[in-house]
Parts: sequence; structure tokens; C-alpha cells
Amino acid sequence: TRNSKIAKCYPLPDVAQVVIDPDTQRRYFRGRLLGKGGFARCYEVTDMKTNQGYACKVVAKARIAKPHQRKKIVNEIEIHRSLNYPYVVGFHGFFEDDKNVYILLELCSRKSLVQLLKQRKSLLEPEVRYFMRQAIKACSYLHSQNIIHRDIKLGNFFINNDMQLKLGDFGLACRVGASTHDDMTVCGTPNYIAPEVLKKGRHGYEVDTWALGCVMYTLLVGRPPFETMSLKETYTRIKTNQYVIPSRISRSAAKLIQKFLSNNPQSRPCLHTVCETDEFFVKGFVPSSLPSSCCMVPPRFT
Ligand SMILES: COc1cc(C(=O)NC2CCN(C)CC2)ccc1Nc1cc2c(cn1)c(C)nn2-c1cc(Cl)cc(CCC(N)=O)c1
Repeated sequence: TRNSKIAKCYPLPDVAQVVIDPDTQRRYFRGRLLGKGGFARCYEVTDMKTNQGYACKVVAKARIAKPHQRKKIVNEIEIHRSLNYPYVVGFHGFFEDDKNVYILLELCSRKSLVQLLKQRKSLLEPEVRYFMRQAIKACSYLHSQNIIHRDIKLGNFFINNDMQLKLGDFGLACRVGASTHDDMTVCGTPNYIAPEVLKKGRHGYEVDTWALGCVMYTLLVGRPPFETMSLKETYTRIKTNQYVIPSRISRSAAKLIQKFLSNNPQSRPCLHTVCETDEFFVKGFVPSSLPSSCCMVPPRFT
């Protein structure tokens, strides 16, 4: 809208070199900009007492002046602060000053699956089992807390120093049963948005299961399953379930992708059991850890 254009052309207030949490009096030294997303800029910050590093999402209040924009940030904080799971980004606090809202999050030094796939082009099946197991467990945990993430994609799976996957960015998440289902307009990321959301029917946890299928396909193949030159064509292919699995992909991987990408939400796998029951995981080698060299070159599983 016009206002967002105005907001964009005013220079954003700089983030001070040292930011202080007024409640805890903790002082954080602001390091480099790690990236931007939506209204937020994310900086690496260091607690000046403990030397602990964090990823600090900074949202200028000028950018969230409208009630629905402020509600989005409040929703993200309210949901994320209630979570605690090994494969979900740690939430370490939030505070505000007159200019910005600050959200302190677990720093994942190896960035996200976006950068890893950009470097590697596509991953080997054992690596996909390793990452998909953690991604599925993270979503299964969210669903057990009655939360739908609604924006599962490579860029929201961060990788920490020990190569563990951490699901982040709860800006579009919602609690099931809350009245926010009506705002589930087409707000997901085009490549990973589920057919039932496009048809504006009822939708629930299964939209995350669909998106996990898109993540698995993209990691193995090196591109998203429904990517085309136009958004309209992509939406048509999603609604008509039109995608191709290259023949180099194993039968068990292809079968699981087809289950994840079922047009009918009820036919998609159960996230609480799929890692223990599906042939792709049961009949294949699931590494318990990955060397950081996987960010650069294919590993040799001897
Ligand atoms: C050391 O840790 C990181 C480094 C980098 C990085 O090297 N980015 C470079 C910085 C220089 N520019 C030129 C290219 C990207 C990127 C991400 C890092 N870690 C890192 C980044 C993190 C988080 C944890 N950990 C969390 C949680 N949220 N965000 C977060 C938040 C936003 Cl708003 C935007 C982005 C960037 C887009 C993306 N999906 O990566 C990330």
C-alpha cells in the first residue's frame, strides 16, 4: 500500500551500537547485519557480560504502526516464547525502546537450508533423512502444541554450529482453535502453499505436512516441485498436483514425497509416526550427525 511505500523510503532509524534491555539491564553489542525478512532486520549481537552471541531481530516501530502489523509481531513473540524443543530456534527474550522492538533468538552460525542448497545444488539421501527427521520432529512438536507454522520453507530452517536444524520465524504461525483461521488468506510462500489454502477451503496442520514434502523434494532434486515462470501457473500446478520426480530419485524417497504431496490433506503422512514407520527412514541409513563439510561438499558415508 501507499503507506508501506512511504515507510520504505524514510531511512530506518539506525540500531545503536549497544542496545540495553530495560527490564534486565543486560547490554548487547550490535554486530553485523545477518539479513532481512519482512519488517525485520536481523543482527548478530553479543551479551557484553556473558559474551554469548544471539541473532537479534529488530523491528522498527515506524514499520508496525498499523494494528494488524503490530499484531503480527505480538503473535510471533507470543507463540515463539512458549516453545522449547531441540529442533526449534531458541527464544531468549524480547524488549523495546522508543524506536524498535528487539527479539533475542538462538544464533545459528551455519545460516539456513537456503544457503546450504545454493552451495551443494542437491543433497544425498542420507543427508535428506538426517535433515527431514529433524524438520518433521520440529513440526510434530508444534502440532502437539496446537500450533500451525504456515510458512515452512528452506529459509526458515536454520543450521547451528553442530549442524542441527532449527525451525524459526513464527510470524505466520497460528494456534489452532484461535479465531485467526479466517486470516489464512493466501499468505504462505507461493512454492510451498498447499492446494487447500489456494482453494480457500478448510485447512489445518496438514498445510505444514504439504510444505515438508516441498522441502524434501527441493533438497533431493535441487529445485521446488511446482516452480514455474509465473505465480499463476505455479498455483495451477499445485491445485492440479502437477509435478515430476526425476528417475534418479529412489523408489522409497519418491513414494514418501508422493504421500507428502497428496492433494487430499487426509492422505498425507502422520508427522508423529512417519520417521519410525516409513520405508524411506526405516530401510535407509539415517546419520546421527553430519560433518560441517556437508555445507560445502558431499560427505562420504563409509
Ligand atoms: C552467523 O549466523 C548467520 C550468518 C548469516 C550470514 O552470514 N549472512 C550474510 C551476511 C552478509 N550478507 C552480505 C550476506 C548474508 C546469516 C544468518 C545467520 N544466522 C542466523 C540468522 C537468523 C537466525 C539465527 N541465525 C534466526 C532465528 N533468524 N535469522 C534471520 C532473521 C532474518 Cl529477519 C533474516 C535472516 C536472513 C535470511 C535467512 N533465512 O537466512 C535470518
